[in-house]
Amino acid sequence: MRTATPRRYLMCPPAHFRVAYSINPWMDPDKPVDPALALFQWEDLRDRYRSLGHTVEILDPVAGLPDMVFAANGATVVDGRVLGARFANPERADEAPAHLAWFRSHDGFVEVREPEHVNEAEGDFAVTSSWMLAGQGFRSSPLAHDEAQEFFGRPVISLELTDPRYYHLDTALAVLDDAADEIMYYPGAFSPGSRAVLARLFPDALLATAEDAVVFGLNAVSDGLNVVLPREAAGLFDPLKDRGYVPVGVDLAEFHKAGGSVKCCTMEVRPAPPG
Ligand SMILES: CN(C)C(=N)NCCC[C@H](N)C(=O)O
Repeated sequence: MRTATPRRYLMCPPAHFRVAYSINPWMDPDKPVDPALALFQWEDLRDRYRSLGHTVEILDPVAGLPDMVFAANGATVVDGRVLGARFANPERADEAPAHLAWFRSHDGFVEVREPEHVNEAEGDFAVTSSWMLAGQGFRSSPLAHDEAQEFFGRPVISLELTDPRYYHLDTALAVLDDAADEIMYYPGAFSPGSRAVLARLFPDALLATAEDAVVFGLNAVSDGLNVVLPREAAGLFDPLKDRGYVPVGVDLAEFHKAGGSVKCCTMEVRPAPPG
């Protein structure tokens, strides 16, 4: 029997969202975003979370930072400990201080740390109860994996991404049940060694097809029961239901033009353990 756990999410409205530059293969500045449609899709995602009983807090968008809507890249929060981001590309660098300022102006965090090494936060860090899974190859530095292990005191499993379309871990892997260490992933995005590591640690993982990966099906957010994912990833719906999850399809097509989807728009703020 699956159960949902209420979550705390941080999201950033797409007030300044557009494809102004190209830092991943999905981005083509000649294919413009429809701002009104993007806002409609983003508000629908926010409202879905709220209707599922989750808390959504809002980070103020900053003019000149068109990718800031992808809030999951701004910090990693585990056990109330906040590790900020350091972006690989200069176009996104100024998002990092905006996130740190938000955490420093809110109570309840054990420590808020500016990182030494390049890490794009939940873009490359996925959290289960036993592990932090960490992507490298395109954005986050392997040195950031050591930094995260030291900061969070959790074992970090380093995974190598090899396909530029899946430049962040969360475009190729999603945590379905963090408490039970259940994940889904697309094996084709990983090096042979990393595929072997995933198969060893997660022998029962749901494996996605190339068709579902390429429509951002792995860029999903789960509360342990409800799995919010792009509606185009239709091939994942039945396998998720067979495992007792409730797939919740949403339309974030405007954000796909920038190489992001559900998870990218959603940072999870994981609280300090009680006591
Ligand atoms: C999982 N997350 C957070 C993401 N994959 N984020 C999308 C970032 C998109 C942006 N244009 C970029 O290339 O950085």
